[in-house]
Amino acid sequence: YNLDDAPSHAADTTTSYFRLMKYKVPPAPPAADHYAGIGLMAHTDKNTVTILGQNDVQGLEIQPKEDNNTWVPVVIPEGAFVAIVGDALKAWSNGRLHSVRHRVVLRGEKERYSWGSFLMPKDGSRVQAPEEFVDKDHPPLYRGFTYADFLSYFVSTLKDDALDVFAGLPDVVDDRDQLAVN
Ligand SMILES: O=C(O)CCC(=O)C(=O)O
Ligand SMILES: [Fe+2]
Repeated sequence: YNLDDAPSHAADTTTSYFRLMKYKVPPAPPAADHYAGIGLMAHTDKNTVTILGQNDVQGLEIQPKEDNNTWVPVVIPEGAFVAIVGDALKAWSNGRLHSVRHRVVLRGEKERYSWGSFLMPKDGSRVQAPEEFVDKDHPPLYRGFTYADFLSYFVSTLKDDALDVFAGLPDVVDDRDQLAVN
């Protein structure tokens, strides 16, 4: 995208935290109740990028764009990691990068451990698509916002579509309404 100074800008404005997660084995018999195997409910990450690794127990699933009935397992090879785009990066890229909905489902007999490095904009940084990402084929989707404000909005509402409601420009909000009606 010809954003020469983007990497150094990102380094100046990004912070991260690291989290280790433990998922218990679902009660036996596995998946007796519909939710028994859900380790982590469906969500999009709110930050910019999440880098995930795990032990040898799979469980991550993603939802194809615009298909909220299908879940596709993500098989992470041993020693590999997965990068997940979050809502802040989706907004910054003017929707060119998609923040995929994902969840964790446990099916086996073994505990799952995962670790994640959660990259996010530093306190007070603004999330605003650079003009290189906006043109007549890519009209602006989100207003600029302060990441901390978006996060507070999300934490106070826990809305699944927090980004669209909080920062979506009218076209995005109209599309959302239409989807809800259809
Ligand atoms: O444990 C995983 O694989 C996913 C964790 C996750 O999606 C999250 O913490 O946001
Ligand atoms: Fe996540």
